[in-house]
Amino acid sequence: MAALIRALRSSSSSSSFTNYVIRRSLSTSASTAAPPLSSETFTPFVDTKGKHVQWVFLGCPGVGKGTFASRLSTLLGVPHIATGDLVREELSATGPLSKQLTEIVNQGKLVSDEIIISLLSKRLETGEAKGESGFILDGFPRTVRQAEILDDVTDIDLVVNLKLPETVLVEKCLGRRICSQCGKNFNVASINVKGENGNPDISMDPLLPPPQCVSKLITRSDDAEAIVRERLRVYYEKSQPVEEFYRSQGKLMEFNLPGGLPESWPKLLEALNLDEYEDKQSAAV
Ligand SMILES: Nc1ncnc2c1ncn2[C@@H]1O[C@H](COP(=O)(O)OP(=O)(O)O)[C@@H](O)[C@H]1O
Repeated sequence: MAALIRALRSSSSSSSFTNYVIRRSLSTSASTAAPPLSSETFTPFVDTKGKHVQWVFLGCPGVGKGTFASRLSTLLGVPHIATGDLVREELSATGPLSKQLTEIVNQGKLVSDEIIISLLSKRLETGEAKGESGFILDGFPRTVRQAEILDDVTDIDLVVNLKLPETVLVEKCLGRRICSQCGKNFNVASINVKGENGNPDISMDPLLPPPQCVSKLITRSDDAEAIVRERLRVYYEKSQPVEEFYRSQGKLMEFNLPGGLPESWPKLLEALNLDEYEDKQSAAV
């Protein structure tokens, strides 16, 4: 982990990314060929050298990256690192960086690679001090340049690309609520969208908060409709090419969400070959 942090830092320390210094030899694990995604050969949580998963979650705003990544991180015992959360923590501080970031986020634009990598390195450092190993990244990489930087400093085992139709994404963002105390995400939207072009209908029940959270719900300032649409546009322009980056490496697993959390979670576990693992974990508690 220390090597990954050093390499990430050196990648962002130069003002020009074209001459960043990446020392591959410092990376946390030796380079290996892209793992195939078949369930027979794909060992999902810890490899033979005891290395924990290093996964990335991709997907449009509102698709549920945070929800699924967070659940999997609990199941697999690795940290869920969401760069959007790191940015929001920075927004709630005071100072010039916070002001600059607020403006960018509220326009639905992306923060610079330098700032994101600096926030990510700091987060990895804090985690390392606590003995963390492995990760599930959510919201990073979001540009091909970020993906290249990450690729130069460590090996990603798997990239999960979550998908939902655009109408559902917008409704989900508008219905999203966060408990300002416990930080958990909820959704007040009741979604029923007819499937088009042979795709199945999608229904999602609201994910309502428990009574103790009800009076503490807040809406993200960038979940206003115009900003959501701009975030989607920016995703298609800047982040969708990242899907191709990983697809060409054979690391991308596409996952069309069949509905809300109760329908999607077991299907995702199955796709990840983790269903039996979850059964064993629940039996153990
Ligand atoms: N990897 C990143 N690169 C650039 N900007 C980022 C990155 N991750 C998060 N951000 C900024 O933080 C905001 C919120 O991120 P996130 O919570 O992941 O949003 P979303 O719901 O749009 O996926 C983004 O709109 C962007 O401004």
